[in-house]
Amino acid sequence: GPLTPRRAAFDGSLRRLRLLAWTEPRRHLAGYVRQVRLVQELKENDAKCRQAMDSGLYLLFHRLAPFVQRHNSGYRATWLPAAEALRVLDVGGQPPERLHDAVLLDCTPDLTPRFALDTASCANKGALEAALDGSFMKMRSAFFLLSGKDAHMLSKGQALLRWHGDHRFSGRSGRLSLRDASGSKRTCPDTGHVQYPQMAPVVIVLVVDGDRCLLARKDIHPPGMYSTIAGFCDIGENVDMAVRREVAEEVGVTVSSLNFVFSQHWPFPSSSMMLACHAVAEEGHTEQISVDTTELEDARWFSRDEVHSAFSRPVPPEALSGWAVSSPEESSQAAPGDVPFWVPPKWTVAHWLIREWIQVPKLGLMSR
Ligand SMILES: NC(=O)C1=CN([C@@H]2O[C@H](COP(=O)(O)OP(=O)(O)OC[C@H]3O[C@@H](n4cnc5c(N)ncnc54)[C@H](OP(=O)(O)O)[C@@H]3O)[C@@H](O)[C@H]2O)C=CC1
Ligand SMILES: [Mg+2]
Repeated sequence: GPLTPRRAAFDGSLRRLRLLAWTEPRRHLAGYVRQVRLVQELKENDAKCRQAMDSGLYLLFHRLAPFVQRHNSGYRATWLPAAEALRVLDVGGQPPERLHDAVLLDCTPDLTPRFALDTASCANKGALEAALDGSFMKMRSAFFLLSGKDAHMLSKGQALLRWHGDHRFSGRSGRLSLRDASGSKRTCPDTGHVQYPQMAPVVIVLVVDGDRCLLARKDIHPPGMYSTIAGFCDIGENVDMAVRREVAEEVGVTVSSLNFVFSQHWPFPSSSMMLACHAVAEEGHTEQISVDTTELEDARWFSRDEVHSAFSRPVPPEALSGWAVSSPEESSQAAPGDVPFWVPPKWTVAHWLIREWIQVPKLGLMSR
């Protein structure tokens, strides 16, 4: 039968989002309105946007790898003033006009516009790193080593820079399209057709059955890590339909009750909007999991106690580097049973879906 959407937990969702630090802390409304209106103006006014670039702050990338610096025991993303970004371009042998290749990200509470700039045109990456006293790190590694707020802005910057790199030509005429100053759209010079940066909607779902939940792993995951079921929405689907289809496709289970929990922008593989839900397995459909082995290596039910103890164990050290792999060949070859079960790291929406279920026992009792 059709799914019964449950009350969306908006208040809870905002609270969790703040915990996740994906969003800036809530500010005085008037200040926030000024901020978003300025960004809107810079998107619409090319001359004003270029002018803003001369006094803005910059996140640098090199071939989509974000620039990071060591900070305490970890790393942090660094916002460079425009003068410093110009110096880097100079070190890389590039003219100052290259600064205008940047894309607009947002503006700070004191109304300083912030941008992301890819220095790919500078061939000598090493010279840039030496001049800046830091390094350009693979996004997958950076994403798990930085603070949540930094990770979100890097994710946004990379997504926007990647989109421009992947959409240089008009789909209508095949001609090179022209970007606006802020990088918020591209226009075909022949047809006037406008393209905007896109995100792919992805559903991600923790399926529960009373006191146990269904988790799965892929062969590219680091050993021992089990995560929630996820999949791209098909065109024309709503969230309920996509959740129901993905769970049926990947593990052969049908779900009958759905609760949207929160969302997250996710930079891999390009730019996804993760729509995170809890769902309840339909009665009589919980015993035989039939795993789609083209997509998953394994899937199984975990008791609340098992999941609880996974949260209290430290993440295995190989785990974070494990997330940095890009192909099954690169990943560790350890058998799934060799490493104790653990859950995805805290910057993932999967982590928060599982944590939420552990912390809110009544979720396991949602009506079928
Ligand atoms: N933040 C988090 O906590 C988590 C995030 N995720 C993310 O969720 C996303 C989806 O999960 P995944 O299981 O891989 O998805 P799916 O179950 O939909 O399967 C992946 C397949 O979908 C196809 N595909 C790739 N891109 C698109 C697209 N834009 N639109 C439609 N189909 C596409 C590809 O097939 P083909 O190659 O045959 O074309 C790909 O192999 C991944 O990007 C993953 O990184 C997943 C788990 C946790
Ligand atoms: Mg999937």
